[in-house]
Amino acid sequence: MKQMMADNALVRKLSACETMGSATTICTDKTGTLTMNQMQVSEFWLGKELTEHSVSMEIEPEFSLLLEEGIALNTAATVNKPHSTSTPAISGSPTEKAILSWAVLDLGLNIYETKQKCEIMNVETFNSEKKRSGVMMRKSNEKAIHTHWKGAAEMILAMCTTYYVKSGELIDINEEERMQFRAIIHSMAAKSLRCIAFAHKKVTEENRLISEKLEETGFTLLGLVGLKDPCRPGVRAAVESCKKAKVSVKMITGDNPHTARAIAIECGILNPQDDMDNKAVVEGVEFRNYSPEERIARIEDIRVMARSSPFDKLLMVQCLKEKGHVVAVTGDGTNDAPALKEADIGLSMGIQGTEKFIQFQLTVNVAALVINFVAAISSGKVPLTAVQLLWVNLIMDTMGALALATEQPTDELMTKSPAGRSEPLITKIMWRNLIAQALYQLVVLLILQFKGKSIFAVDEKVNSTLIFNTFVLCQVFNEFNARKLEKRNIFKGIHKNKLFLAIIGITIVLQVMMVELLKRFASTERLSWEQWGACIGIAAVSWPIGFAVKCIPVSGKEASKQRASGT
Ligand SMILES: Nc1ncnc2c1ncn2[C@@H]1O[C@H](COP(=O)(O)OP(=O)(O)OP(=O)(O)O)[C@@H](O)[C@H]1O
Ligand SMILES: [Ca+2]
Repeated sequence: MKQMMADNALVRKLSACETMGSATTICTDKTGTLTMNQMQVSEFWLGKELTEHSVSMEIEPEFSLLLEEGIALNTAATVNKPHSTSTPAISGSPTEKAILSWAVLDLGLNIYETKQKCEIMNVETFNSEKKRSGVMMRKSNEKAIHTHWKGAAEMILAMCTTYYVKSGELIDINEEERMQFRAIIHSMAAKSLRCIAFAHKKVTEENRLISEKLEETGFTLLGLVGLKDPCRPGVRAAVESCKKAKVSVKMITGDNPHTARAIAIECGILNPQDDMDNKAVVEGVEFRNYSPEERIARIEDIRVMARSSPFDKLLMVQCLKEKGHVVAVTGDGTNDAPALKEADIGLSMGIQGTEKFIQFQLTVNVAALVINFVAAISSGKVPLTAVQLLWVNLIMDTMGALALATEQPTDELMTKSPAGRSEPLITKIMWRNLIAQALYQLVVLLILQFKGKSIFAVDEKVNSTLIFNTFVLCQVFNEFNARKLEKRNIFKGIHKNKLFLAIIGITIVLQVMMVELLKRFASTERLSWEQWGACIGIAAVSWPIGFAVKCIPVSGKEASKQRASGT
């Protein structure tokens, strides 16, 4: 659990952990999952001209002011600069943070001053549907109304009819120029940059739209920025191991198709020769407008969906599920929320723990139940009292779960194919291990129950304690067995799992206390050194049994196909 928390994994439904090992498709978003989410402005275009840094000097002052207003007012991020000398602390979404810090540091923008001169009349906050944010405002010294938009470059471009050049000249965008701007956006995107455009429009009070809504046509393009967000190190390898495990990885992103493709190539989701007219890359709108049959037919080939809305992501997941895939979705939880909810698995984390826990649990419970049942019908007395059973359940449930679930995932995990939806919860391997251990414990307990008094020459009460103690110690030893479902070396990597060792230690200490100190409460008798030795000896036999039983092959070499488990 600690590990899960450290990984920031939120488990909404525990069954999701179980399903995780059986995922056949992973739909991942781009920003923050595949990339570092540390964006930085790396290109700035004024008109059709790529500008150098320290550009602010050369821009015509009035145009420069518009740019500053567009950036300063139209953002949800904030700049905190307590002292004029300190470097500003900027908070907000990574995209906005990048734009603001670039504006403050490179353009020399003074956010606070700029904001003070304007009165904001209306805002449209950024959402993933429209992929833009806008603001409508009035300056304190004039009557005109200004509207600023910033957002996905090609979408903002479509709203523009003119553009500014550095000298402050206003130029009409004709068809040819529009193509050139598209080419600029394309070239930035091909370098895996996220492209954001800024646009502005000024209307006089009389000409303004009657409604309070922000204008959407006839804008002037102020500039384009390209934001670099490097891939996380290790993503390529992770995608590779998913491929090896026959889990297909799809990227669903809100970003531009060219940016998406470039990042997908960097991560190994796409091959460099997969180009735009390949079936591997689609845009959200395209996918949305397919007929259901078409969607089903094409979904396997699609590896990147770009410019997708939250609804497109959802549609993708539904479609995959319809085809029988077990779908895992990773996302930042806001625009991905509908898809996350629909997915079989909402958020990924280390695949481990549950099965071993199930096997362990069943062994304990089967043995405990049967011994009590058999004893009750044969002699009318139950060897394990209610308190003892409760204790067994307590340590086994909570501590066993904790200890086993915190095992590190093994690398071999990823070499296995996913199990899919139909694979049973308890695999043949688990049955094999489980039956062997439960049988052994049963035989021992039954012998103790019926012959214990004569073997050890003790009375009824001491014999019950022996049974209880042996039973608990069997579980302690078996907890080691359950660490590995297939591997014979159950101690591998054990020194790294401090929590496991600590829990084993605590269990043993508590058990000693139960037997030696809490005799009234637990209805136990104190045991001699020899009796303790006998209990431990009997319990320790579950190790060689565990070892031996793993040599029994499970039918049809299905073992390699077993669901992902920490073998
Ligand atoms: N704060 C913002 N203001 C204006 N436009 C933005 C802002 N943030 C992102 N955009 C634009 O919207 C697009 C991203 O939209 P969306 O939020 O749907 O995707 P995302 O979740 O960021 O993408 P991913 O799937 O990669 O995580 C970007 O490509 C960019 O053009
Ligand atoms: Ca996202």
